[in-house]
Amino acid sequence: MVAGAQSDIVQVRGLVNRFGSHVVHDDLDLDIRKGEILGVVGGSGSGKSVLLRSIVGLQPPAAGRILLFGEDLLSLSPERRTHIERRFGVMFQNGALFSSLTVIENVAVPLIEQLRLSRSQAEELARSKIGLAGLPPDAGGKYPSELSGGMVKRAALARALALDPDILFLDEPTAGLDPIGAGAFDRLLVTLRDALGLTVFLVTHDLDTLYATCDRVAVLSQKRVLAVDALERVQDIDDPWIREYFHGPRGRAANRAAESRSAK
Ligand SMILES: Nc1ncnc2c1ncn2[C@@H]1O[C@H](COP(=O)(O)OP(=O)(O)OP(=O)(O)O)[C@@H](O)[C@H]1O
Repeated sequence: MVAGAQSDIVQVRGLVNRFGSHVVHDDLDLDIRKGEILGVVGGSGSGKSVLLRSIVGLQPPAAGRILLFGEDLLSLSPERRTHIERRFGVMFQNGALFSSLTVIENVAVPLIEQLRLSRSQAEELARSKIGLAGLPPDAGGKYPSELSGGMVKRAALARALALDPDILFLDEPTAGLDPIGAGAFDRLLVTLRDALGLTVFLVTHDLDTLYATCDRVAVLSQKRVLAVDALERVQDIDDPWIREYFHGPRGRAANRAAESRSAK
């Protein structure tokens, strides 16, 4: 039996991931609470994306157990697994949109494949998701190559929202965006969480995003979760990586920006 609170949507226990002799995670534990935005940070190569991939069932672990909505994806029948997969949306680092499909067609894919909607029904629903993700209606008819970086992120978000998920997994959603675009994305994320009651697992390097959006932050270091807590407590932990990340010049600037936002 895996211990964890009722409100935990995801429970990771004793996770081990390795590639050949390279151990990425060793006995890693983590819970994701219902309704929270959980930021996941850590040095390059610390295993943030591999953790995301493990939780959504794309990376079978060498050992350990992962429960999503109380169920272990890897031990489910294909039908039950599909049922659980419909309850989460994933946005990968590069957006992973189909380049030969328009934005509407991209967002409609999961609706046609998973819900067996007709093309016209799926495209109608896709239009509402595109609006939800903050894209103008005319963006729906465009191909990914015709969009700005920020619009590609929003299109990928619209697709991740297509099936009305309970939890969103986002891998560096603001990477490559200018600060204004990144700030707008952060605000959109908080609005969506508040409006839709989403839970969000957010891998990021972006300190401004952490300060603007996250309820808790998990720090990946030394192959496990070194700390998971509210940002103000995590940043005070006495650890070399945490010191450098949160209290280096960029960390101090992001902290000052967050303080001036909350003072307004
Ligand atoms: N399919 C794979 N085969 C072999 N090694 C892999 C594979 N996927 C990831 N790794 C290795 O696992 C480690 C963790 O990778 P991961 O992408 O999770 O890091 P990360 O913390 O997300 O890094 P970054 O912040 O740079 O994106 C890295 O050393 C990476 O090279």
